[in-house]
Amino acid sequence: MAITLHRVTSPAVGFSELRDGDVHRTFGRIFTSKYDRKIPRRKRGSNSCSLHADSKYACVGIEPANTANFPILSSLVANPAGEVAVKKVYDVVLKQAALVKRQLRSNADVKPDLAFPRTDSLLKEAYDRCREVCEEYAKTFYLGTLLMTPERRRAIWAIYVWCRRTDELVDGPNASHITPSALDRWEKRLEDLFAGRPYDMLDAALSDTVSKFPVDIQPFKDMIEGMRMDLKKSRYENFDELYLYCYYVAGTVGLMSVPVMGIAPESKATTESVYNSALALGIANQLTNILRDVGEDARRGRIYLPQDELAQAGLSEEDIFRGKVTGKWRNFMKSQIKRARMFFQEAEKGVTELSQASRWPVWASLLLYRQILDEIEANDYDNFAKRAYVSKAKKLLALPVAYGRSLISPTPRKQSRHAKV
Ligand SMILES: CC(C)=CCC/C(C)=C/CC/C(C)=C/CC/C(C)=C/[C@@H]1[C@@H](COP(=O)(O)OP(=O)(O)O)[C@]1(C)CC/C=C(\C)CC/C=C(\C)CCC=C(C)C
Ligand SMILES: [Mn+2]
Repeated sequence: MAITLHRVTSPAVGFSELRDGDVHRTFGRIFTSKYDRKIPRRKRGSNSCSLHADSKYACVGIEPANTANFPILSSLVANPAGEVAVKKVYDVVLKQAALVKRQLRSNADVKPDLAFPRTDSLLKEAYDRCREVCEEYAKTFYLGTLLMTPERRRAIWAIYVWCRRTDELVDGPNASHITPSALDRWEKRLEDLFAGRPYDMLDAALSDTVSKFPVDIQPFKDMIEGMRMDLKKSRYENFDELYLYCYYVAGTVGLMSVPVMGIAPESKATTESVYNSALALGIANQLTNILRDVGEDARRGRIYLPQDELAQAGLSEEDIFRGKVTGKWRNFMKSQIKRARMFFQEAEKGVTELSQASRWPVWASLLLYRQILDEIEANDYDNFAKRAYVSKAKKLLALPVAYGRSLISPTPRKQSRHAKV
C-alpha cells in the first residue's frame, strides 16, 4: 500500500478536527491532586514536542474462540455475559494471530521503505515526531525501544503515539468536551489511515507502519470502543465487565505491539499463546493502574472495581468515597492484587518467546508496573490518599534485572519450522 503525503493548507491538525474549537491543542495534562506524580510537562514552548504536528499533511475466517487454550480466562468465565466478553476478545486474538500467520505464509517480511525520496523524507520526519513524543512521555520505554531494529522501533513509536492520543481524548484536559460523535470521527480517521489516507504526520507514521507489519485494525477500533465505554460508564457490575474494559483500553496494546515486536524464530510457542500473554500483560497493567488510582478515580465519581466483589467484601460505594482504610478494604485489596498478579504471571510466559531485541523493554515494563502492586501493599493499602509510586532507585534496579531476563531465549525447536513474526 503506497502512501502519498501532500502538504495541505488547512490549519486543522491533531484533535482539532474532531469538533471545531472544542478540543485541546496541547497534550499536557493538568494534575491537581496533591500526591499526583505527573507534573505539567516541561516547558511546552515551540521547542517542546507535541502530539500536534506543526506542519500539516493530509493524504491523498476466524476459528471459534476456544478458551480452553487460555487457562486464565476459562477460569474467569463465571456467567453467560462473561462468556460473550471472553469470546469477543478471543476472536480478536485469533484474528490477529491468523493475520500474522497468513503474512508468513505469503512470505512477506517487513516491506522496504517507499521508493519516492520525497515521501521518504516526509515519513522520516513523521517518525521523528513519534520518537520525540515517546522520548518525552515514556522515557524508560523509549530507551528500551532503542534496542530494537530501526524498523520495529519506529513502528512501536507510531503505535505508542496513536494510543496516547486516543487516551488523551477521554483522559486529557479537554476530555469534558469529547462526545461519542468525536470518537466516531476519530475512528473514521483511523479507517482512513489504515487505507493509506492519513490525516496528519503522526497518523502518516502509523499508516506506514500498518502497511509494513501484519497489524489488524480491530484492536485499534476496540481501544476507541474502550474510550466510548469510559464516556458512558462509571461503574462495573462484576469482573467480566471490568475485564472487557481492560481489554479495550490496554489488552489491545499488547495485540497491536506483538506483530511489530516479533516472535523469536526458535520459539516453540503457538502464535495464539504469545498473543494471549500479550493480552494478559495489558490487562495486568490496567488492573494495576486501576488499583493505584482508586482515590483519584473516586474523586472523579468513578469506581473501576467489581461492584459484586465489593458487596461480598462488605463494602459500599460510600466506603470508597469516604476513603477509609479498614480491615474489609485491606482484604478486598489483597484479592484484587492477587488477581492482577495472576495476569502478570500469565504474561511472563510469553515474554521469552518474543524476538530477542523486544524482550528487554517488555520485561522492563512488566517488572516496573508490577512493582506498583508491591508499593500499594507497602502503603498498607491506602490507595485513597497515597499514590503508589516506584522510586527512581527501584526503577533503575529493575532495568538490569529485565536485561538479564531478556537474555533467556526460548527453548529451541527440535526441527526448524517457519519463522514467526
Ligand atoms: C514495550 C512496551 C511496553 C510496548 C507498548 C508500547 C505501547 C504501544 C504503549 C501504549 C500505551 C498507551 C499510551 C495506551 C493508552 C491507554 C492507556 C493509557 C493504558 C494504560 C497504560 C499505562 O499508562 P499510564 O501509567 O501512563 O496511565 P495513565 O493514563 O496515566 O493512567 C496502561 C495501564 C496499559 C498499557 C498497556 C501496555 C503497556 C501493554 C503492553 C503489552 C505488550 C507490549 C505485549 C508484550 C508481549 C508479551 C508476549 C507479554
Ligand atoms: Mn489513562
